[in-house]
Amino acid sequence: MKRVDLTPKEAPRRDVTGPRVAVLGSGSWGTTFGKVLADGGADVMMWARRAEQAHEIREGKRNTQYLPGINLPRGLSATHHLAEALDGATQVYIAISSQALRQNLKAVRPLIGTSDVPVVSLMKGVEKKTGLRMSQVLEQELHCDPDRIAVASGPNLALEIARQHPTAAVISSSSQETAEAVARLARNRYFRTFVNTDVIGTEFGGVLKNLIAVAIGIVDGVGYGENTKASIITRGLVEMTDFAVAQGARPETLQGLAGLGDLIATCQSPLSRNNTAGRLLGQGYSFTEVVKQMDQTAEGLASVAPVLQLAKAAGVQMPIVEQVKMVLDGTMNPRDIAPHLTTDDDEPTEERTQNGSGGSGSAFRRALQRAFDQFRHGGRGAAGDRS
Ligand SMILES: NC(=O)c1ccc[n+]([C@@H]2O[C@H](COP(=O)([O-])OP(=O)(O)OC[C@H]3O[C@@H](n4cnc5c(N)ncnc54)[C@H](O)[C@@H]3O)[C@@H](O)[C@H]2O)c1
Ligand SMILES: O=P(O)(O)OC[C@H](O)CO
Repeated sequence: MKRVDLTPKEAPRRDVTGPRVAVLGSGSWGTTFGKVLADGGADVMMWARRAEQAHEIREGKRNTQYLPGINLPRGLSATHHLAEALDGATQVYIAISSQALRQNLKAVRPLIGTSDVPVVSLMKGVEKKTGLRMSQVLEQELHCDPDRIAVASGPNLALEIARQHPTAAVISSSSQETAEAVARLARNRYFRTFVNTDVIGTEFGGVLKNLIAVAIGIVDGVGYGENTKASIITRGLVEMTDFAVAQGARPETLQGLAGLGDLIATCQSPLSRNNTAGRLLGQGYSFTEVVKQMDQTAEGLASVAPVLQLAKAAGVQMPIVEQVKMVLDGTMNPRDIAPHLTTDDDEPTEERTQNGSGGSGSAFRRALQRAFDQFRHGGRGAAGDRS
């Protein structure tokens, strides 16, 4: 990437010899991921929106607002100048709230131009006004080949990773080469990355588990116990799989780290912001009050409506996510949340645990149709993801 002259410059870090990478966004996940990369040997330059935050990371090796008690490595520095962050970067990672991505990319685009460096989304939301996944927003705004884009996902609660608890994640790109190049840098002794080429499944896994985690939080807030939560997690995974497969994902991706793995972590942990937001709703706070109380990003709150719109268009039923929306809208008492919507005249229904096994399997039929279409079009799906 083109080098730019900027002042003031920080002193060269002579002891860091690894490849230069940029991480845009210095919240809890951006900073943690920067630490992961630096601990793996990379020379990391973070971009922070606020000058004082960049200063604290650069000079104090701390980010007290987002990662209290965590010492950041020497190989990680920060600036609040976007051009300086991107200067010389061989890979670019982005971790800002999903609804702010598009507007920020407008400033990024002229700085990275036509370079072919991989751009990696660390985000787990969909854009509210378009329903697009973050990799799709990247593709649109950076006008770049999807093979250059990767996404990272998995059971990745930032604070645990910042504390160096052993963790696994998936790096996904339509290009195996890009996924591997990113996975090689984004790993260290406590953070292990696997790769796949199912971008749709990997991204939607991260988006959808947030919605189920809000439901679990509601259950916790109301005071229901483990049976309710286990029922919602299990049925939630079926909903996630139905939805993702209907959008073009491979069902097995939802059984992996980016699906089931992340669902377990997010639903179990009080560290999860989505879980926390749900708990407040379950305790009787309104949506507006919850938003006021949250000082970090809970992506699930903004993703509910666009996900339900996509589900409706694809003919997929998502009863748990529907109930989350009703609680958010204030049209359902949190105490009425249940593993599925029931009515008095409901007939007993077969338990369908795998996408396409049992039931009418409309999502499965669409997946087969897509596989057939991909075969006819030489292995590439309509959205450009290779399976
Ligand atoms: N924290 C985690 O454990 C975790 C783990 C995996 C993925 N993620 C995902 O990473 C993304 C970022 O989450 P986070 O945890 O870092 O959130 P956070 O709330 O800790 O930080 C959000 C970051 O986005 C920036 N931001 C917000 N609005 C902005 C705007 N308009 N312009 C520029 N920057 C803006 C903030 O300054 C901050 O740096 C989310 O999509 C989240 O789902 C988070
Ligand atoms: O804190 P949450 O709810 O955004 O979840 C964080 C991560 O996505 C967990 O993998």
